[in-house]
Amino acid sequence: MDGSYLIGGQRRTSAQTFQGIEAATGQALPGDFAVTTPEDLALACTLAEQAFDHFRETAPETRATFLETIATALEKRSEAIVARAMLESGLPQGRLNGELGRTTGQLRLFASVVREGDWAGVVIDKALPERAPLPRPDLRSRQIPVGPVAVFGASNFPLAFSVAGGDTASALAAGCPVVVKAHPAHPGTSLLVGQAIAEAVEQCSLPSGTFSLIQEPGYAMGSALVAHPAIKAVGFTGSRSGGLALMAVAAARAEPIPVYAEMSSINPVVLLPAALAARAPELGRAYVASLSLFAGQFCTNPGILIAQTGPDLDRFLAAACEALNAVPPQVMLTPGIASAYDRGIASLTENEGVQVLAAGADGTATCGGARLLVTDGNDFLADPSLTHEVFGPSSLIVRVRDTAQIAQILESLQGQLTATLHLDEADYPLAASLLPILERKAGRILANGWPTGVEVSRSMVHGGPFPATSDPRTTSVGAMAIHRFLRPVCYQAIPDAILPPALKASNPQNLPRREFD
Ligand SMILES: NC(=O)C1=CN([C@@H]2O[C@H](COP(=O)(O)OP(=O)(O)OC[C@H]3O[C@@H](n4cnc5c(N)ncnc54)[C@H](OP(=O)(O)O)[C@@H]3O)[C@@H](O)[C@H]2O)C=CC1
Ligand SMILES: O=C(O)CCC(=O)C(=O)O
Repeated sequence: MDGSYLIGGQRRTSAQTFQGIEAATGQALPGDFAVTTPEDLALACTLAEQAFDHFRETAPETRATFLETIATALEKRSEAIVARAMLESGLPQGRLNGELGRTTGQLRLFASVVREGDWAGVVIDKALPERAPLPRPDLRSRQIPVGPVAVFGASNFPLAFSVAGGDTASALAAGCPVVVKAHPAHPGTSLLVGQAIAEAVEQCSLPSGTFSLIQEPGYAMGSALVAHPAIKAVGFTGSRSGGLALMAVAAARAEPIPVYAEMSSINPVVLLPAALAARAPELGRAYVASLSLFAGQFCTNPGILIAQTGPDLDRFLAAACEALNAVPPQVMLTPGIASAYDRGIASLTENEGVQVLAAGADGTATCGGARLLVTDGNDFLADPSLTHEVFGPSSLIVRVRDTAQIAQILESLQGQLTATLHLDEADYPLAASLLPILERKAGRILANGWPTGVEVSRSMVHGGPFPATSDPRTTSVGAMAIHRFLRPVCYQAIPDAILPPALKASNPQNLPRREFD
């Protein structure tokens, strides 16, 4: 495999190289990947800055076609991309085929969003020259892109949250050039995907700096990317420590910039009494299916489940334990993530307030063994360490003494991506009393479902208060993600002849507008 990185569409190499690692064996895969040099990183940022003014004023139709061209270029390479991603991530073919479909679907969704034009947010206050005591000038505003964006690919979604994933799609849709820092867990997949984007840039005759891909197994290039003055915003999915480190770099710049980091979440699931009584065994099996899906490597993994002690919970636990005992060890994304999972489980099992309820077969250096743990409401409330995310196929059940303690537990939690209630009609009054707490805590509230598997749609919110994300006002999945890479500008009394097309009286781009007399 050609181990170059991509700077403004050009393949570049350097003297220093690294190799991809096969997730299943922990062994190096054939092929050397060049580590991006500081000079090439700076060139990528400069080219992105130079591309910005042209790219941001491309007509919506041009950007929509560009996003669709990327999707087609990915489909053309789908076999190679999926084959390489299987080796590098250990994820199975069916999952990666689905993830590729989600990635191309996401690009096409943003193409529709760009064509529809609501994102441009055009608002016009017409001039009121006769107004007394003071006339009002013509005022018109629109959203413009923030500038070049740095995107950090995530290890756990090597396609949908990586080089051509949601952050890249939404930034390009907004009109921001993108420099991606590839995740070193899948350098070959990243390069194949990057080549598809670079091909689309060329096919659509866009400036070469519209997209670059840098590679490095380490922190230096990622930090330098965030620190580069040309970069105006950052998209990140990964660990809390990584997100916090990049937020610190962004805040220390001469010009601080926003970092949209999706980090840790334990996604509480609450079983309300009537639902638990009605279908305890089914819920137990579905819970284990969700927590162990693809080795539990989802930021939406149901990390804690809260339910009231009693015979119904016992029936739930019996079914959940039976299901969990049968979960085989699964290959994890990297040996580092497998050992972090082991450490997380060790710290829980050493905790006096926690017992292991069920265990699949033990893991290995590359595989995670499933675990189900249990604690009581009082122990949970007394020990904040029990709220830490353990990334992998495990979950902690919190047995509460009464329904009042459910509210207490939920109040004690930090920000979450999701919160789930399992409920029947008899549970509605209790559920309604919990809803305001969940709204304060989470970006998405579910009833009678499981949080893993996010729909990419218009209304989706994949976000939430810290530490789920660094900025609760936005989403990293779905059409609304475009807004994180836009900012408003108001034009006061600017002559029509020099207004941008989006604001001209003739509305040549046919954008939706809100006009006020
Ligand atoms: N909540 C979620 O969605 C996810 C959480 N995780 C958690 O993260 C752990 C590690 O997984 P991983 O995917 O490697 O996530 P990381 O956060 O460690 O890495 C993500 C990316 O950020 C870079 N990075 C991390 N820390 C820094 C830093 N201090 N300065 C500059 N760049 C940095 C990494 O660089 P490089 O790797 O090149 O060193 C990588 O490119 C998992 O065990 C899990 O706990 C992981 C995936 C998703
Ligand atoms: O559950 C999903 O589909 C998305 C999860 C996610 O965003 C993540 O694990 O990083």
